[in-house]
Amino acid sequence: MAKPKKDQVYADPQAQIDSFVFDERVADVFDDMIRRSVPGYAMTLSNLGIIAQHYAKPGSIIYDLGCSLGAGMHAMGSSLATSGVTFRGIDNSDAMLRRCRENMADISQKHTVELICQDIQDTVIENASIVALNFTLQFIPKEERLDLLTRIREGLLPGGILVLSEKILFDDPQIQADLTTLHHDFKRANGYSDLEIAQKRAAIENVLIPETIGDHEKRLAAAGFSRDEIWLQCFNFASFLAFK
Ligand SMILES: Nc1ncnc2c1ncn2[C@@H]1O[C@H](C[S@+](CC[C@H]([NH3+])C(=O)[O-])CC(=O)[O-])[C@@H](O)[C@H]1O
Ligand SMILES: O=C(O)C(=O)Cc1ccccc1
Repeated sequence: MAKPKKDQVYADPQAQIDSFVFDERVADVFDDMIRRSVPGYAMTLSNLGIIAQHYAKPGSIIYDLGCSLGAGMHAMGSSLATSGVTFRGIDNSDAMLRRCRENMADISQKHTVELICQDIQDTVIENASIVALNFTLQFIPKEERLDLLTRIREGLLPGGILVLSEKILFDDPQIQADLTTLHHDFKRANGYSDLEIAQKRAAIENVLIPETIGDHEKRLAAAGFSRDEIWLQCFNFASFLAFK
């Protein structure tokens, strides 16, 4: 990966705060932004490699829906010694995908890598052993989430899995308040100022729509997944494994 640049997108006190978008400015610093903003992100990535080793099937496709800079595919591709799988990364931000192509150059020597700029709601899911949907369902309108998960379940091979990582909400208002505070403490410990934290919070409001663990589990069952379990949680971020 190219050397990550420091995220200062929300550091300007004079800036007008518009709704968050995955534009050139965000794509340029995204690796730094997500690592300093999402508790457990590095651990999600490193364990994706372990998960890929277990569930990848020769001749199948591994999808990364909302692949951004390709960090998830890169972690999986580096962990898979043998070729024979195709990585298909989807993102609707051209700024992200151009950088993703560069980041995946080494993995492309070993595996087939296809990168497609499209809305993941239009992606045909087929012959899939693994679908990664990491921190991206939260940007899809709530009423369209079930349809996407259903199509993912249908496109998975028998024994296939979905890795779903999301920011989460809590039913209990006190727990919600406390874990939000801890998330902001995490950001502060990673060098973000109170201004940056407040401006980012305003920008993602109504753009990133989190739900509770219960909401996710109900929807995964409604989409036809036979079982699911949280395999990683850190403050208000969790990752589910859902089995076809
Ligand atoms: N409808 C959509 N269709 C396609 N792409 C979309 C859509 N909506 C948003 N995106 C894309 O989904 C990605 C979400 S980031 C994923 C991190 C990555 N998975 C990682 O593990 O590093 C998470 C975050 O920023 O919190 C961005 O690249 C968007 O362009
Ligand atoms: O920064 C936050 O508060 C988040 O919820 C995570 C995030 C990470 C990267 C882009 C948008 C949101």
